Amino acid sequence: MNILIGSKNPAKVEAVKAIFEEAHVSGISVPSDVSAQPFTDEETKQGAVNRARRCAENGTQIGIGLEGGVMLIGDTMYLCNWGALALPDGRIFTASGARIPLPEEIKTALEQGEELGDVMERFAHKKDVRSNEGAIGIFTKNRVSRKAMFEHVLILLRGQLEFSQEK
Ligand SMILES: O=P(O)(O)OP(=O)(O)OP(=O)(O)OC[C@H]1O[C@@H](n2cnc3c(O)ncnc32)[C@H](O)[C@@H]1O
Ligand SMILES: [Mg+2]
Repeated sequence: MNILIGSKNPAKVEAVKAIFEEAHVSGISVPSDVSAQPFTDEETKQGAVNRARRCAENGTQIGIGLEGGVMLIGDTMYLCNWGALALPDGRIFTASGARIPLPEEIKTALEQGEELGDVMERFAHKKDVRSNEGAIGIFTKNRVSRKAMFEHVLILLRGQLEFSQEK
């Protein structure tokens, strides 16, 4: 089985390798065609779908897109993450990840136009949080890493694919 994942971020590529352990997995940079910092569920999901479709058009058996964003429930800003699995015949499966609220100061920085990845580096005094534990890792004391959160999204995608193949 060949899989293309539309990112070179190790937190994403390693999650795909963990859930599709028997597959040959490669990461390629593809545009998400949404903003660098998505602000709604719709936009975050669309970014995942766009990345997955781009990959599926590249001569692979399975294309995967994983996208991170934020969304508001009332005044509270939540982390949100979406995954999409696209097949070359056009079929698509989607799933979202766990969400937790973000501190007010992170929300303010994002509303001023900063990207979460950059804000987290400053907040945690660490480089490249986005490729490692992620915001979800920082705010859960590493009980859930960004890779583990994406692994759960990928299990949801793989399960739906397998269910569809049974029918
Ligand atoms: O190379 P790509 O695949 O684009 O990986 P990325 O880290 O930029 O991830 P996304 O584009 O999916 O995320 C959109 C934005 O949200 C940031 N982001 C999302 N989740 C994050 C997390 O858990 N920790 C840190 N930054 C995160 C990310 O840095 C971007 O600014
Ligand atoms: Mg990005």
